[in-house]
Amino acid sequence: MADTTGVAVMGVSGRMGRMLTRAVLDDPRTHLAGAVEQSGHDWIGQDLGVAAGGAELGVIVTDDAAEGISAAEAVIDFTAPSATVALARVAAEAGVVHVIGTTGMDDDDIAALDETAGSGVIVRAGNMSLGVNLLVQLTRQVAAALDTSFDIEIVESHHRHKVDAPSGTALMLGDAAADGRGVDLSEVSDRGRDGITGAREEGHIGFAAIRGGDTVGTHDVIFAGEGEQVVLRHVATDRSLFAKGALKAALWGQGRAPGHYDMLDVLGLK
Ligand SMILES: NC(=O)C1=CN([C@@H]2O[C@H](COP(=O)(O)OP(=O)(O)OC[C@H]3O[C@@H](n4cnc5c(N)ncnc54)[C@H](OP(=O)(O)O)[C@@H]3O)[C@@H](O)[C@H]2O)C=CC1
Ligand SMILES: O=C(O)C1=N[C@H](C(=O)O)C[C@H](O)C1
Repeated sequence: MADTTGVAVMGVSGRMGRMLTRAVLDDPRTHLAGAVEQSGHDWIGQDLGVAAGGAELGVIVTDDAAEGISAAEAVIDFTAPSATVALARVAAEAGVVHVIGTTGMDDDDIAALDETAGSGVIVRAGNMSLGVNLLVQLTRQVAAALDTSFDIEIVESHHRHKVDAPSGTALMLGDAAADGRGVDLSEVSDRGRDGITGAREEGHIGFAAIRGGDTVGTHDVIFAGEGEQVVLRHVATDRSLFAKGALKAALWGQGRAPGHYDMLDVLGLK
């Protein structure tokens, strides 16, 4: 046990929380060192394995984040923005690597994480998969190569339960496209078109979100020109992909200097 890295899971009953628990248990380099859920959840105080309908795991679910990560070297957190910002401070104080998959964060949330990263190790990405992070780099390259006669549109599809739009991945791709063009996304972003919008403005980057069924996550970056289109696409077919990426980040973060890292750092794609 002592030779493996202790990983705690935040939001342990969630779609990703369950995937993460499985990934930690299945990986010979890690062991499950804590399980956290939000106050009032009926799993609190129960053994995680039993609460999830299986065999005992010897880890009790707690709503006290400091207690839940006290035996861990990393905590993986796919929850909600306010929970993630609060956990960042607790993890930095405890010297625990904080891997963040949570999306839907606003500028204030990111600024709070940047501040915390002065004293703790944070690895954060709106998508933990190798394929999407490669797509980010390809998007930057294509955007730099094509001029603004090619309209950039980002279309994402997710399951019916997703609460934020555009997805974290779509925003990563939008940032990369803007970066490739040497502009700031916030100045060229078109979100939520509805009604008489007027014609599309040259140089803008558009976003569209589809929600339905059990779609894991599909992202298209469309470069639409006159008479031709370039389309870059990533399709996620299994959510365990994100859990494996997060585990890679948790291991990569061990012994790193304090800072706010992303999956491009982890995957060596920068
Ligand atoms: N970066 C990536 O690669 C990926 C990111 N995501 C992102 O991860 C997040 C979670 O997604 P998903 O698992 O589908 O969502 P779920 O709603 O299934 O899970 C979220 C979990 O977090 C719990 N939670 C909420 N607040 C707190 C808190 N204060 N303390 C502890 N636990 C809390 C929820 O509890 P309760 O049920 O009681 O509300 C729930 O169990 C989303 O932001 C999603 O976009 C998802 C997949 C991949
Ligand atoms: O909520 C999800 O499910 C996903 N969220 C992430 C996002 O917002 O991009 C990553 C992935 O697409 C699945």
